[in-house]
Amino acid sequence: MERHYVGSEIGQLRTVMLHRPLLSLQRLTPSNCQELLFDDVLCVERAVEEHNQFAQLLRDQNINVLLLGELLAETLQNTEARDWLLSAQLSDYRLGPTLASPLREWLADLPADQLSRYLTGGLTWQEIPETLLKSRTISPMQSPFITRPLPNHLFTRDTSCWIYQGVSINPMAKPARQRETDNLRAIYRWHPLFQDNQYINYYGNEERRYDHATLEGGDVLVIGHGTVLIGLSERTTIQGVEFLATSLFHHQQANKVILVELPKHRACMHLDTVMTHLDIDTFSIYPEIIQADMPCWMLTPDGKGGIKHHSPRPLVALLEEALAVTEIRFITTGGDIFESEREQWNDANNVLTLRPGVVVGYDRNLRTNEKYDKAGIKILTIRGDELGRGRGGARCMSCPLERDDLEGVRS
Ligand SMILES: NC(=O)NCCC[C@H](N)C(=O)O
Repeated sequence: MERHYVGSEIGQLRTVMLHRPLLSLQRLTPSNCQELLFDDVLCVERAVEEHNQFAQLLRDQNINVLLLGELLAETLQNTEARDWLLSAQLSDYRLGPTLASPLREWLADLPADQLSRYLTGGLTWQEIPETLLKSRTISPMQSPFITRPLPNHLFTRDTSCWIYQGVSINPMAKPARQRETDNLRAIYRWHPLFQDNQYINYYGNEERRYDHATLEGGDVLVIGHGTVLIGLSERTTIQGVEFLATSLFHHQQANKVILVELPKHRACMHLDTVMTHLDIDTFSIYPEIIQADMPCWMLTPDGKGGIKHHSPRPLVALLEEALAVTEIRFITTGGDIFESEREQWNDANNVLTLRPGVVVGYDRNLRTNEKYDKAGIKILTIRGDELGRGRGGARCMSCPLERDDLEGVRS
């Protein structure tokens, strides 16, 4: 039986969820890409090739790769899941009852893989039968889309994140990503892979307005030994973190949450764009944003079902204590100030660790990759000239479902 458990950032990676994008990227244009959180349009064929190369590299390392689109199609075989998801994504309130109801009926009859494509890639007015439009006198065609594409499903890291024995299905901060959460809720509720499993759902699976209590997986680093490192970023708020921390403590899955305050801007939208864990005592950091002595907060259980906020202490001290190591090594982004700013923007810090000291990253980040190499970190490179335009690297594009803890990992 599959065991979904993520015990660390650096233990052997065993199962990971990726999303191979196609339709959503075909629909990215200069007029909509910024709103959809991409900095440019992509050469789709090359982006798909790059993604295939990434997935193949992981498979070659004996890592089990699950694809979100396939999981969603399998989930949609279940009528209850299909009805729930169609109501969530195409509600009467979104489209008006006259159109919404016949549209949902038409979609419900489609083959599951086609429906999965529309629910991730978006649905246009041109794709639906004309008879459906006749039911309504005025058609709301200001945009080509009935539902907009979700190109950021590519970054599976963010929408749901596994922390020890459970998962948080994240309420996303930006409107362009909020419908992703419904797709993930359906997968975790109805896909057979998650049915027989005992796993905890920490946060985000309720049908409510989460308001400011947003949280994204790129801000969550499961550094091990019951500690979670979380970035307070453009996307993850203290409100969201308080809910997650309370749940982690309640389920006895963590006993410490360390908080890193980040500037609220796009270049460092999540903690993992400026900091990742490479080996037991080694992190990559972008020094413009992360410094060893920066004061960080800590949350622990208060013994009464709530959380206790501690006074700030230097990041390095908190990490050394949490990881039980005498000295943390920080590998800073490579090159001069111009090169390092460019390489950070192109996700040099955002690498995916496969096992202690072995990471995957984009080949274009020459200066930083050289530094990893010199520091004894093995970097397996992939091309990412197209994928990187979405502003995410190998860590962002992967959601680990099964990874070893720090047991047996030595400094
Ligand atoms: N963990 C990450 O940093 N994910 C990258 C997300 C990029 C995406 N275009 C976004 O703006 O949400």
